[in-house]
Amino acid sequence: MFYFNCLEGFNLLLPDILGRLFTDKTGLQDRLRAEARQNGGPDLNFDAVKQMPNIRSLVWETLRFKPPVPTQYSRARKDFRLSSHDASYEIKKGELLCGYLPLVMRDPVIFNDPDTFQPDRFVGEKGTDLLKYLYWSNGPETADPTATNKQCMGKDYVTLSASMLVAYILRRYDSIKGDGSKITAVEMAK
Ligand code: HEM
Repeated sequence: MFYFNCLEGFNLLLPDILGRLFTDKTGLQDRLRAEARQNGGPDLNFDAVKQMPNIRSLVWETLRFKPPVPTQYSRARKDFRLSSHDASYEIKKGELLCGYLPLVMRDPVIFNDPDTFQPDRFVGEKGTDLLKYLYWSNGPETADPTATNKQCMGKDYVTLSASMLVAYILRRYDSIKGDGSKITAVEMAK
């Protein structure tokens, strides 16, 4: 599972992010390129991309829109009550539970216009507040993995590495055309 999610997770996530970036017709590439070149200083590293809120939001929105690992299973360790906005269930110890992230990540009570891809959804104070509902890693984006919560241990590396790749490409090229599977034209930065 460790190897599968690391490799396959990135295998699914990166083409999705790049596809969004390369096929966008709203000027997203130019906006993010300006951010990548103006923010973060000369060296690209995790601290530098933390100063690029729009690039980070693109990565988070891609994870929300299509979580690379959509289904998770677990057995209840104790009896407990599981509640949603409008229902509540008694869960017994030992019962098998399945979480289906694409449903959770399109919850209209939480996410405005959930079926629309909004690359700047997680920007600003309101956007950052939404991160507590972003569950691509088997737990909220705002929580840390522990020995008992089964949350993805690579979660911060995943979003920061993906942001770094996007920033690197945008610093290097003035224009990129293509889709998630191939690049058809590039213009080097002058
Ligand atoms: C896009 C890439 C990735 C995605 C989408 C992803 C997603 C996930 C998900 C959903 C789980 C929970 C699985 C379950 O309980 O059924 C998980 C667990 C885990 N992930 Fe990731 N992951 C990714 C990359 C990584 C990387 C790069 C690492 C390590 C550097 C990593 C390390 C782990 C470990 C160790 C667990 C098991 C945690 C536990 O059971 O206690 N993952 N990942």
